[in-house]
Amino acid sequence: MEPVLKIEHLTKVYPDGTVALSNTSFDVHPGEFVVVIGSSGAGKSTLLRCINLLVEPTEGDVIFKGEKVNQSKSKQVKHIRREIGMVFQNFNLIDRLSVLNNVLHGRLGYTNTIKGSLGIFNKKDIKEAEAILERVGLKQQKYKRADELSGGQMQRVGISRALAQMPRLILADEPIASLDPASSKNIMDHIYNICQEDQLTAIVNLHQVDVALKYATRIIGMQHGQIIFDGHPSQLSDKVIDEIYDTKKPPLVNAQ
Ligand SMILES: Nc1ncnc2c1ncn2[C@@H]1O[C@H](COP(=O)(O)OP(=O)(O)OP(=O)(O)O)[C@@H](O)[C@H]1O
Repeated sequence: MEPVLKIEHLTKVYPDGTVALSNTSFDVHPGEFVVVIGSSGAGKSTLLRCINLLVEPTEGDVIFKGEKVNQSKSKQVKHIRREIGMVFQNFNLIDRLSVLNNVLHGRLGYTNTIKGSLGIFNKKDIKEAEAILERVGLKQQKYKRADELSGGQMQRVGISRALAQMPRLILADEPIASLDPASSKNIMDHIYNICQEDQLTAIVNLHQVDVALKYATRIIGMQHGQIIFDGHPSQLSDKVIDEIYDTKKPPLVNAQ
């Protein structure tokens, strides 16, 4: 099967000289649930941000469905980006907008720019957004302002907005870092189950090794901008964990 995503010799050097990613290469195949682990500053966020061009790589290529994302013209970038849904640690919702309108923002890549900026969406988009909210158990909250929700509910809106894009690939950057253990489990269950049901591919950055082991079909371990482990969760030995975190005590949360 052709990879859905190819990362080739990706390097990111920030303007201050920080080398966040160094000559990183790997392929992701359809249906994989890849969890990227590594200590703070390892380059996990930079990697995801390079994939959807929130950050411009210094060298190397990101190839999504056979197209070089980083060398595409702006119109193609819009088309590529709408198939890559992003879930953020701090949710990135628009507080003053309703839950439904936040989800509809996921349709902007498919909407005429003027209508989108005025918040005018067609009936089909609204029905689709409502169906997604029902899936994550938020249909009753659709007219609430986003800032009236709990953290776990906000993240379910973040997931719904990503799904409204009709993505092929979900990128989640520490989606549970701001949540309590019960909400964390709920959010990881939603992301994992939706990816299974819709046959989506996912790359999820996590700090918690036990959560990674529970959900991942493949784990990538990063250190200092480089991949130092790439394999099945069963291959992630204590020794490898020590190497990735440069410690004998990896961070844990309770993820029954
Ligand atoms: N805009 C920026 N300018 C300069 N350096 C940056 C910038 N963003 C990130 N960095 C640096 O790049 C390196 C990798 O950061 P990144 O956020 O990708 O790591 P991370 O593994 O996601 O860390 P965390 O788990 O803390 O989010 C770090 O040294 C960080 O300080």
